[in-house]
Amino acid sequence: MRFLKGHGTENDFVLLPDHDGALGSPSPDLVRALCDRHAGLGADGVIRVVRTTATDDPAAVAAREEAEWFMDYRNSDGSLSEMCGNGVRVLGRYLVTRAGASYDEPLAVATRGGTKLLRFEDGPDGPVTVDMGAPVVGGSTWVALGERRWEARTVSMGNPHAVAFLDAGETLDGLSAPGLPLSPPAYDEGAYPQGVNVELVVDRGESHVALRVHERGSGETRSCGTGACAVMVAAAVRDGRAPGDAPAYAVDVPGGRLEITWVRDADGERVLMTGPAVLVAEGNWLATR
Ligand SMILES: N[C@@H](CCC[C@H](N)C(=O)O)C(=O)O
Repeated sequence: MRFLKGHGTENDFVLLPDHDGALGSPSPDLVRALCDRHAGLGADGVIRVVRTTATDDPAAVAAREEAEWFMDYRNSDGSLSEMCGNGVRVLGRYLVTRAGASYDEPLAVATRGGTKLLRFEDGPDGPVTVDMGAPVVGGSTWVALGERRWEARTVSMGNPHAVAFLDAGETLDGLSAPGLPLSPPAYDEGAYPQGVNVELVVDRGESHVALRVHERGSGETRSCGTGACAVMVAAAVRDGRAPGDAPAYAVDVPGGRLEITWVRDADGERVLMTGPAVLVAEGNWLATR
């Protein structure tokens, strides 16, 4: 089975090219084996790249008129998610550099969270801007790590996020023992029966924030594109800004930086995220699972 490995701000993925659907949906066992960092390739998630006409996933079927390609995304524990903001840039990089898609016009990619438009800023190898669509800003909730509990803001980017701003004096490094990942945060399970991605945020300056993220289905990762968008929106709301009058925010993640804007124009309200996408390897998966 052919695979590629890539990352966006070090949120890493195994890509399975399955253009005509011959491979079919990877089983949860196969996804866990591919993502295993000791016995497999190691990744935060798996992306099957399939034409919308070659899968019966309802989201792909519904998008056939507007998108040739579907991002079939799974977390490293084998669970499905609606959207992956870093993953869709990496998938776009694959399509324009390895699968003949055009990079001089917007590229539509269908996801379970709606069709996303990708723009390639400086040719096929430059930064990628994704139109992430309109966020849904929800109410107040809470998240906790051990004894520490924060108020948080619910934001949906197609997938669910709970965004908490740390208090003055608290640091991202202080959230775990040195060198260790975040423990799974507690959250309101009644509010998020399917689980939630949790972002913990500090300010770095004017329109500049930094985060650590604990992803549903993958644990702590080095970046989360939808999470960075949710954080930007929550920060803009906190800062008294509305779509269309918010500046671009720099969102630092452990694996790099994403630039995010919340715009409102003739095409409506939406979040634009710009960041890198890198393919690092290609090969054949030999294990039987
Ligand atoms: N890392 C992704 C988000 C992947 C899905 C998430 N874990 C979920 O279950 O919703 C991103 O870059 O957005």
